[in-house]
Amino acid sequence: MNQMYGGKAVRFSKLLNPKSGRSLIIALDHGLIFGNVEGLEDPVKTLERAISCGVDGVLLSPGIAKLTEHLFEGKNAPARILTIDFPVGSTIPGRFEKVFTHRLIHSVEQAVKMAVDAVKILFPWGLEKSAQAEVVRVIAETVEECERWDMPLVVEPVLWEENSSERNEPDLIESAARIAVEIGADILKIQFLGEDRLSRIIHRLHVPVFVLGGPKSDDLKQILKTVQESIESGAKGIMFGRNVWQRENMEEVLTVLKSIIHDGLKYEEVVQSYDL
Ligand SMILES: O=C[C@H](O)COP(=O)(O)O
Repeated sequence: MNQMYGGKAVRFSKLLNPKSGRSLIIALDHGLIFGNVEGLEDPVKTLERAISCGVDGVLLSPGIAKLTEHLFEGKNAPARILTIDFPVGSTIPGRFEKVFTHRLIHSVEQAVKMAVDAVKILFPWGLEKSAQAEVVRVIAETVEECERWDMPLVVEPVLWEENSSERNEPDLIESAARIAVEIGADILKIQFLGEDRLSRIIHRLHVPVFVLGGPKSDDLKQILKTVQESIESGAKGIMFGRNVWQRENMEEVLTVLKSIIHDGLKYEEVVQSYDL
């Protein structure tokens, strides 16, 4: 299930673990939107820790990618996905929660020069007419640029409007995922929407799907169950941030995630082995 070919296919292959064909990707781009974030106060240090644990890929902002290029030399380095947009209006909780639109902050051409393996943009869905038109224009132009440069495009459908509770409406996320693929997304990054729905999305839309983590949960076992169910539903992997680096035992959590994603272990077995 991968319609990419040529340079896109080569780049996309770097995101996947060569043995399992799946992927553990760590998202470290939160500082771009939120500034200082608990657990990610020093993004370079956290990135180094993640790399030393053998993650398959990382999601970075342009500035941190530039600062850390030296960490990605050599054949054993993880892949990089570059976040190239900024959601305007969502930065300070309680003040600017309505996402009016988003802006590109980095070109696809420049991403090629940085030798990253994919670029990622948000797809804010459910906006008022002019904001939605602007978002669709930005995504469509990015699709075209990614075709021009053979760069895989990851699109993340989100429901970030005035009422943040809408963020978890599975029907709307499923529709937005469909629309993202119709516009030209090569890869989707979406919330876990339950096994049945996720499996349906993956099999109907024919693009690789990665599941995001969301805010840190106190229930690690539930998170691990979600990861197992995502993989069993056909997801290529996960792109997790806070549920990894906001935990004191980040290294142990990464080892456990690798067992579930790459070795197909059940979360109950892993939990017993690691006493989590
Ligand atoms: O880019 C950030 C993604 O949403 C993944 O991070 P998260 O697991 O903290 O939600």
